[in-house]
Amino acid sequence: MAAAIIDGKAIAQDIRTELKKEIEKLKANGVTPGLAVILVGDDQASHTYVRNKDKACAEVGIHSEIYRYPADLSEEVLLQKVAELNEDPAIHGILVQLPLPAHLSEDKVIDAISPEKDVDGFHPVNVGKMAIGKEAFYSCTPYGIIKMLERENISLEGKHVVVVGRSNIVGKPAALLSLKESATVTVCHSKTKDLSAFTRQADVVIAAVGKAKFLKKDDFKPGAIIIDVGMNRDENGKLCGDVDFESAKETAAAITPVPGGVGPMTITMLLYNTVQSAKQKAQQAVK
Ligand SMILES: Nc1nc(=O)c2c([nH]1)NC[C@@H]1CN(c3ccc(C(=O)N[C@@H](CCC(=O)O)C(=O)O)cc3)C=[N+]21
Repeated sequence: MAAAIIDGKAIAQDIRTELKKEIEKLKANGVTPGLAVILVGDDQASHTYVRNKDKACAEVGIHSEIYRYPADLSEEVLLQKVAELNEDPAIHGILVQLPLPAHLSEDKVIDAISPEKDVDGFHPVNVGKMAIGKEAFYSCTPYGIIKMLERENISLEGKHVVVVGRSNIVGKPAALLSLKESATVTVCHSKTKDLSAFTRQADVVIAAVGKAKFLKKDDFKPGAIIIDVGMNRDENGKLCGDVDFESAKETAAAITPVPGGVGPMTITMLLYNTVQSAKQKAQQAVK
């Protein structure tokens, strides 16, 4: 049987509609959620992503500020900007678009963001809280996957989730959040031997490899749920995921497309985290 195609774009839109209502309430109480985005250099894809984030903010009523800097920006000026935004009461979320030019330390910059405004969920304090199952800002892509499955009524409890990829922003947090949902979790990566022996056992595969159409139909168990985090270009320059969608959809139970799957959820969770941050701020003001 052909797979159900999980419509991430529609789920993302539903959540954005809910957020818009919440934001109206916050505004009526005198709080406008604010997001600051810092973009260094002229990477085309980064500029496109940042524009999309800006548009999404406007759509739901989040105040957004974008700071664009040339590629030769000094670390000192960047850290100074972060410090300023940490203190800015109109800003509830700070995002420094990655990757940064090589001369800037991503670790240093992420460490400089106040954990209370780290809506990307990249700061070690937020990662640590997530690892011990506490509330925190969770990395937007894996959190978006969890929310998407929740909306599709797919429970991870007792399921074998195989995560392919171990990056700090997708693979690792996807594994931790799956564990928090009571899945049995396996993490595979570039040094894994006989990868498909693992993916073929999976009830759910989360593919975050970064290689176009890397996983194919035979790498999955029939009836598996396939979550494709990839953002690649195929041989014709067309956007595609890490999974060969056309073949895999023949035997999967459910699969996310690229585009229109995980990507729109990522931006939605950024909006969501920003609203949570503003709500926390509003509550603190009442106390
Ligand atoms: N500090 C930081 N935080 C990030 O969250 C972050 C980042 N840096 N650097 C780059 C990656 C990439 N990323 C995407 C978000 C949405 C789509 C997305 O919406 N994709 C659409 C397609 C967009 C298109 O057509 O190009 C989709 O899948 O349907 C893609 C990629 C966030 N990132």
